[in-house]
Amino acid sequence: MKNLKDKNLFREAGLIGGEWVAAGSGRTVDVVDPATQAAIGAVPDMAGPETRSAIEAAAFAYGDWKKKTNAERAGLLEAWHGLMLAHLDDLALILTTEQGKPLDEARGEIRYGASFVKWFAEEARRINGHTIPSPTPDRRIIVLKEPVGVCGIITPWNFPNAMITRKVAPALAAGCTVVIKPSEFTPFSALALGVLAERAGIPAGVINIVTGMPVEIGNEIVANETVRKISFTGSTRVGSLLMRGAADTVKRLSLELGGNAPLIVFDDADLDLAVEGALVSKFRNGGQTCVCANRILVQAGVYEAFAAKLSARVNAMTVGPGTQPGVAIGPMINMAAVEKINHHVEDALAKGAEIITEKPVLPEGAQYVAPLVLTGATKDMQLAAEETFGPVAPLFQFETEEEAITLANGTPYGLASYFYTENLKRAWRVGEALEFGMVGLNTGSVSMEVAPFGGVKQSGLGREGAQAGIEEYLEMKSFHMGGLG
Ligand SMILES: NC(=O)c1ccc[n+]([C@@H]2O[C@H](COP(=O)([O-])OP(=O)(O)OC[C@H]3O[C@@H](n4cnc5c(N)ncnc54)[C@H](O)[C@@H]3O)[C@@H](O)[C@H]2O)c1
Ligand SMILES: O=C[C@H](O)CS(=O)(=O)O
Repeated sequence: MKNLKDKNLFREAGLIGGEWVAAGSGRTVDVVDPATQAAIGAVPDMAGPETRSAIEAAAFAYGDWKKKTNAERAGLLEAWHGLMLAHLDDLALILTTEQGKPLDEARGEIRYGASFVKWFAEEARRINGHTIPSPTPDRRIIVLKEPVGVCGIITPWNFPNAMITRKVAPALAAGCTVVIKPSEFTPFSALALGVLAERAGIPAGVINIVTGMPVEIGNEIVANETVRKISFTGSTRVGSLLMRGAADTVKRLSLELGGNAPLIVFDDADLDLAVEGALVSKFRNGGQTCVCANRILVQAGVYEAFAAKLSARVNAMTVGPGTQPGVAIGPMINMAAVEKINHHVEDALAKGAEIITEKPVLPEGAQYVAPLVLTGATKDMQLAAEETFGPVAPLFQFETEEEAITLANGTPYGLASYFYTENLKRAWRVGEALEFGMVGLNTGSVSMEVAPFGGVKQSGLGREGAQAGIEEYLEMKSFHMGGLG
């Protein structure tokens, strides 16, 4: 990859037991720049045998890693964190080249990703067990916290750095070792993290990275008895497939799945703040985030004013390659994404919605999509039921608070939700009525390392980040000492 200050960060090999390796079959998978559709490199197309080797390497490394003191593990994570920040520009460039998001956003993702490593380095020092008062005088009971073991980490393309660190940092802090399967669309960000982990002194086999097409790698991670936990971020379809598969060996699971976030704007909202929140929530990463506002519900009294303010801001957005300064919306990840977005828009238009934004000049390249505001959205449209995962902002109109809550909760998903009001009583009523793992009041952003991140209903199981995030990688052991009378 051209223009990297440190060219060694770009690796076209998997990482197993401290060795950078090709696939046994010699097969590779091309990785494409979504801005140009040109290949930027290729990674090994690994399968079952390489995944088994990676699991064995992780199991071997686990023996020593779990015995390190928590402070030693914390120190190694701190060193990894420092290297991520020292190589921020290169990591961001790799990320933008394979994923497409604007370079400024990619830099933000590297900082965000690194924040989990710092946070869990700190949490490693606070893995405290506890004591239980004994029911009899001759016994003492303590509860020990122990690592789960070898973890399979499966991550998506939309945040190729942070979705890995949000899992790997707590896993390593807890004393687990990992086998990472990054998205086949964005493996280079994961491999660069592997290079920096090596440089930080994290021992061979603690982090293994298996690249390639998902099914055979996934099947091995799911079936292999040595893997004691799977942490997955991605679609609900694949998440439920993994959940079914993991049942056979009764693995622990963390699932961060799809969302269908509502963003509700009440008549009593600060409209400028609501527009800012909608822009952040809807258009970050070109609308390709699991927490992005998929349905913007606006109360009748401010509907026209909100639509006008939002569309003025959207009209000012520039679409282009993520490496071009000033670009707000980069290319979509692939043609399937573009087709889904177009299909949602066509379906909405056929059912009575209207585009109120201007048609922007799109650069050459098949994967660019115009950011849009649609008025007249209704719940029978496909974009109301499924994640559009693109820069399309559909505005639904409602009359009453009850109607807004019913609309907002009318989805099998329950990841993020947002609402705007200046009324304190309404703030509590609505905040408590929303059936989502995360609620933002007067903010369009809920993602940060200090707060629990995760969903309810079909948006998943477990929480990442915060103090809760490390518990996902720990088992409790009740240790009873008898005969003390
Ligand atoms: N809740 C969250 O925190 C969160 C965060 C980011 C993305 N997401 C969701 O992820 C989706 C977008 O990401 P995606 O398109 O990469 O999702 P995806 O489910 O297609 O893929 C996610 C990962 O699973 C792998 N995979 C696919 N089939 C597999 C199989 N049979 N066995 C094992 N692994 C398999 C993929 O290669 C990839 O690494 C959206 O639905 C989005 O909402 C959720
Ligand atoms: O795509 C959803 C992610 O979890 C991204 S973020 O954590 O909100 O940045």
